[in-house]
Amino acid sequence: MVDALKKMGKISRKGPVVLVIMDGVGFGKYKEGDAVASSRTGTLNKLYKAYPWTKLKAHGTAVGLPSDDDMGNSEVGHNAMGCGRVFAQGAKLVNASISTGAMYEGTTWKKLINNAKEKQSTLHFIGLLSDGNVHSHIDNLKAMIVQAKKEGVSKVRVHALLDGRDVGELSALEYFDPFEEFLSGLNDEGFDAKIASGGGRMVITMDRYNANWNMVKKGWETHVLGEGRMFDSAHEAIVTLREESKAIDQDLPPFVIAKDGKPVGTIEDGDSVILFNFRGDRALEITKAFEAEELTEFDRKRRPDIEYAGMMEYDGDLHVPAQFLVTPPAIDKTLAEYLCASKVKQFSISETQKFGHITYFFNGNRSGKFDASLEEYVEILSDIVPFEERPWMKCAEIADRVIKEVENGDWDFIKLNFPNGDMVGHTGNYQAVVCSMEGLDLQIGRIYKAVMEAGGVMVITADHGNADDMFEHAKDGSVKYKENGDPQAKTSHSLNPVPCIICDSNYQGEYETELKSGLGISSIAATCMNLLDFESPSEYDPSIITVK
Ligand SMILES: O=C(O)[C@H](O)COP(=O)(O)O
Ligand SMILES: [Mn+2]
Ligand SMILES: [Mn+2]
Repeated sequence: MVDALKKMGKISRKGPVVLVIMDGVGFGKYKEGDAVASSRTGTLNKLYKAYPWTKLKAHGTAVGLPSDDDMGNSEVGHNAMGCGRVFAQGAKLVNASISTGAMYEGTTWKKLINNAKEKQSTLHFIGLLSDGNVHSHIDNLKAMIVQAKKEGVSKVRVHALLDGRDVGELSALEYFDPFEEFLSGLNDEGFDAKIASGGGRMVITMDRYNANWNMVKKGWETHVLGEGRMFDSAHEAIVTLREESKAIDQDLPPFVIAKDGKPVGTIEDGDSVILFNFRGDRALEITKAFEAEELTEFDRKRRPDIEYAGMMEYDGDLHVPAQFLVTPPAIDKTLAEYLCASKVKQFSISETQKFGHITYFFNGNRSGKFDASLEEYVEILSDIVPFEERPWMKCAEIADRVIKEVENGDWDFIKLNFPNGDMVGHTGNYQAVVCSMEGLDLQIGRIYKAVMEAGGVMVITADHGNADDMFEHAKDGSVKYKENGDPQAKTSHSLNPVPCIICDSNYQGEYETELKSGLGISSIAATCMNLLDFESPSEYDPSIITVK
């Protein structure tokens, strides 16, 4: 348990500090494709003129990723904002564990490998097949397969999800084709590795925050039971299903690879299974499907008796999964924990799609509260729809509730995540993103009014960019076009910086109006502490404000 924070005795506000996280809203680098800049955001424009603001780094090493070529993402972004400093993140830790060989010395790896060897059974890998480095990296998978062969495993089956969300929207074959070749190169009379099933990551297996368990059910049927449309190869499945459905990769229907009408890789008693995604939000449900004795969410029909391991521990509170390959970053001393120790009353809210971001990710990948008597978490249920069809999502409902809470005056610190910029940004639909940004801006205006009336402070920021970069650009900065002349949509996050605006209802000159520059989003935590009149702990990254 951390100590209570020290009071500064310098900043006193009647109302709460309200932290607004606009998920996926950054400052575009290119004019073309910047759906944030090209939206009518009357509120934000007004706030930029009236209040101090700065740009914060939200990608690469500033959020604990291996290099500055890595875009930011919600996990590392919320970890940084909620924990006040930067930890080496999953992408970096897994990479290191594999390249030093530490993973293969661990008990979990040895147990799964020995299980497959002793029982002459199959080693399965399930996960996202791309180099997005948000949930997984294909190089990790390849390295593990090579090692498994070296250690004497004879049969490997890969259940590969198409990405198209952290990488190009139609890039799957750039990963699948060379990967199939890679497997063929390894295969010999003693070793047999194949892709056994697959599908789009937004259709099967990778649901999060209990938004749509039907996705997990479909994933189970595809990977475990081998039920579904059958194809001779992943290449054939992808080409055919694309042609028929016109879907982009993340939405491609599921497929099962079969030979002579029989699936090549169902998951059976005695097998070993590794979920090779390192990020937790979209790994928890499929993990539960494998691990739970009783499952109420869907009928598994058959639950194989297997050795199951995740790439990482996905929930540090609940210790899920039971077995994992790499220990996650030891994120401690979070903002919420410090605020609880200091008796600060805190309210957190988002809709389902980002509910865990503002709670679980923000608290360093822990699902529980630090002090239930001081904290309330509210989830507004997300619609189960393609978000380009409802780009406003639940931003009005979130704002309604926040305004009510601000007016009631029960909380010292309120934090919320608006998913619009990100969830709609991932669809690649430019018009929908503009609509999402304009809807969001209206709601920020409503919250702003309530916070000013209550005499509070509103801090507006984001976890990484997305909506600010909606077109693919060539290295020389020019927009890439499709054959039909439309710009090529970019569905993934951007490498761009994000805003931090401090709207203070009652500024009395207690801090410099010029905000510090060159900082990253990890500085949000210390900033919120200062605005709540606390000194920030020495281990935290510096506050954006300089208190006089
Ligand atoms: O899981 C996802 O939707 C994407 O891979 C990353 O988006 P997020 O980091 O904003 O959740
Ligand atoms: Mn995000
Ligand atoms: Mn995203």
